[in-house]
Amino acid sequence: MTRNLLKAEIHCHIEGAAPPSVTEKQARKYGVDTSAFLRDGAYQWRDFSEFLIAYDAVAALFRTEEDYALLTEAYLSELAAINTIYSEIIVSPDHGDRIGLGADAYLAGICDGILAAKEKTGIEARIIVTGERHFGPDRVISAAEYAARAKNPLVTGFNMAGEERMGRVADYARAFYIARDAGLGLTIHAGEVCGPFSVTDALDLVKPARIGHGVRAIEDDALVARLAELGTVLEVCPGSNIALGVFDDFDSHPLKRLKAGGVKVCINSDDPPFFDTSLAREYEIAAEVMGMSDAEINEMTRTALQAAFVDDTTKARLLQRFDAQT
Ligand SMILES: Nc1ncnc2[nH]cnc12
Ligand SMILES: [Zn+2]
Repeated sequence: MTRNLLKAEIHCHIEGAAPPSVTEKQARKYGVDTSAFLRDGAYQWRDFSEFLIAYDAVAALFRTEEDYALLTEAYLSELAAINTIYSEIIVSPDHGDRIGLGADAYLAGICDGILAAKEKTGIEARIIVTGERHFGPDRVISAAEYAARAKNPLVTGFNMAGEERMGRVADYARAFYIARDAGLGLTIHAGEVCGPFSVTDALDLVKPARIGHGVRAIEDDALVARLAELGTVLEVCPGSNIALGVFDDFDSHPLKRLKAGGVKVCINSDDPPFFDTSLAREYEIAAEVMGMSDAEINEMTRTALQAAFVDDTTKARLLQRFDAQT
């Protein structure tokens, strides 16, 4: 039973956290037919490509600063209610531009949601700006430039999500150099849909502190050893991996094997309602399905806090609070 454990999450896409009921409400508000991607209260997709299409369709229904403020506040409040003390949400200002809201208003709405949730629940949260790989290197570089010049104290990291099979990391590397120069923490989706080469590319070219997923590194023992040696943190999202067919079931999921191999891992929900999950469920799966002890789960939460893209004072405060209760 993980209900009472303190929790942290460092990998969740904000639009991917939109509950179907909220998306339906947004669709009614804007007069949009959702039948292609939302039926019977559930998001509809059959594979990774269709998932990305459904994701973008859902995202297109959040159109105002207030839409984003409410979505963010609701998600963070849900996390706080299950004893989550820290959250990083992945956002795409480029998406704000695409829907005509504008990147600044998009980000302002998300910041409002973070501040409102913090005031009501005490949850600490930060923002990771992401580039979407399937929109090409120029857009990813623009996202990094935007994150760098935003100088927003809540924006503390840079990521690249989207279609991992498009291009190679080298095509996008410049975006990460821009983000690193601006003092942002780096993480990148790799080793989710593509195999170990994708993780190797990320380590060689981006040198990120963290990798989103990275789970297919398990196919290469030397790469597992390299991740352990470097101390690179894998933001593992087991429910997402099973839903997307990266692994057949939780028994064959490599979370425990990566951890046993010395790799730093933590658990996350990615896009919870798309994958019929939640952060609470991911913790329960670790305990009840994968058989991990409270001590092992707490170790992963501590890893997430230690790897957080947050200032030293806040991190020390979070760790102190966490250690006092474990
Ligand atoms: N799991 C995932 N992989 C890549 N891009 C994403 N965008 C939202 N969720 C994603
Ligand atoms: Zn993700």
